[in-house]
Amino acid sequence: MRALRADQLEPLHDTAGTRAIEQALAATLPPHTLMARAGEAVARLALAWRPHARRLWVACGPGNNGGDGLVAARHLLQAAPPGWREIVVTHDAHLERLPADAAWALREALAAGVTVQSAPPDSPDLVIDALLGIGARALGRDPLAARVREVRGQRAPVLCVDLPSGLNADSGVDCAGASPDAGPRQTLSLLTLKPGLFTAGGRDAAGAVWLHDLGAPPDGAPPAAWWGGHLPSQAAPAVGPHAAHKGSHGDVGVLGGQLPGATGVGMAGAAVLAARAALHAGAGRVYLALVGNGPAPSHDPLSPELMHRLPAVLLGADEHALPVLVAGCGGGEAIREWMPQALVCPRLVIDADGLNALARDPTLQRLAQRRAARGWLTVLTPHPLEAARLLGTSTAEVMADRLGAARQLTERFGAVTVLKGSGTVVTEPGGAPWINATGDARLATAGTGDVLAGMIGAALARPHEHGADAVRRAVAAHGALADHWPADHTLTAGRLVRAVRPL
Ligand SMILES: NC(=O)C1=CN([C@@H]2O[C@H](COP(=O)(O)OP(=O)(O)OC[C@H]3O[C@@H](n4cnc5c(N)ncnc54)[C@H](O)[C@@H]3O)[C@@H](O)[C@H]2O)[C@@H](O)CC1
Repeated sequence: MRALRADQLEPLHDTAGTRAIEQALAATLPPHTLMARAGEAVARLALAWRPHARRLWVACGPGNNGGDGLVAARHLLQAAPPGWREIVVTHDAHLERLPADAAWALREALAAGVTVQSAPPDSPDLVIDALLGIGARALGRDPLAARVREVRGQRAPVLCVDLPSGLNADSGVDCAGASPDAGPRQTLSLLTLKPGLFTAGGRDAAGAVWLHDLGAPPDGAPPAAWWGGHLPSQAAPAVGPHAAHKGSHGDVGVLGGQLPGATGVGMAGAAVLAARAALHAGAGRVYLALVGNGPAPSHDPLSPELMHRLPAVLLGADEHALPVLVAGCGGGEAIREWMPQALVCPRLVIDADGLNALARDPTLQRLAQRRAARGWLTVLTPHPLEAARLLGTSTAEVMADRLGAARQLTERFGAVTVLKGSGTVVTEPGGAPWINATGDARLATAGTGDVLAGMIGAALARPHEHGADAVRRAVAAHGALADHWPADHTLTAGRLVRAVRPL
């Protein structure tokens, strides 16, 4: 059993893959072995987390997740002198319909002196959520659904068995919804790690995640997705050869912002943030072109090393064309006219207004779709609404299947997709999705996406860099900035960009 670490890459298995691993493993073992191991591990983690808890509520459901809870209840009862610990077990189940493993767990628990009660205790010190695991369907209005919501709203610490009840293991859609008053959470994922723990509602519902593989071989089935890893090393980055020059670190162009011009709406800051982020992340030379009408600034006083260009000059196609372009951090409608030229850049990151232009214009979409066949790399960085526009669907549908939505965008455009949000998903052609392990709600503020786009640009500009790996590294490093943010400082995009380190 181990706690997960964001810097370690972990395979994720969806419900179908987990069930296949479970069946193959169970066939090699005496009956009930997996449940015995699972319940014992739950009890061990509960005692390690809350050793002094005296009043425990073990909330068991109708399936094998409930069976795990019953085994845990037996171990918890046996782990203390008689009377020292109060274990209240509730069991919301039709006993005649219990699966075989759960029926065995109930018999063993009753034989050991566990009693099943109809109501939970007042003010428990610890709750064990064993109501629903990977067999959960959408919650209705039945008594079990009410029980799930009761557990999920607890102020007491809750240890979730395998999954928080009501959380979809594959998508992270959380039927029960996180309660603002809820106390601390930990989840012991059994056999495999499930994608739903790490994206959409999963991170809020699950809290810290642990894994017990129940003895399954690590390569039991191909993973449905990956989580974590890809963080830049904490060590100072190598300086590179003495003979390096500014061109050795890669050039990045940033096209976007918007000069106020006739509309009176300026968004120059978005492109400036992206350009500064690219500089701080290690790009050698960063060129910035603001679109729209109006007098263009000649330089950025806070980053005088940024080189301002007119869009036509930046995108002027010749043999020295820019190797990496970040397009769409701001730009409004005005970016649209420049997108055909942007779409011939060999490594192109399309963000925000660039994505909106793409969503509205079938001609641009065709140009984007042809890029992969020419060996050019495209990176799309939508938030869920931008992804919905590109897919012609709704934000709710994107959120109902974030991995699937990112995969669809990748298939449609032959692009690496970065679907932002809690548990950012990165998909690439031919590879399993990856879910980022870093970042928190502090990043939900204006301009942080521009910083990310600039960091991705800098990562892609490094020579010999595999495109999708560079993207994942930038995404992980961006989230890690928030993870290490000083508690007494508000995270703003301007401060974030100053904290960006070489990738
Ligand atoms: N069989 C085994 O030996 C093992 C089982 N394990 C545990 O078993 C779990 C999977 O067990 P199950 O397949 O029985 O699934 P669950 O225990 O997650 O739930 C299935 C039961 O819940 C009911 N149900 C689901 N959603 C409902 C809803 N919204 N409203 C009302 N009733 C609902 C179903 O009708 C069924 O009775 C795993 O998550 C894990 O905790 C693991 O410990 C691995 C070993």
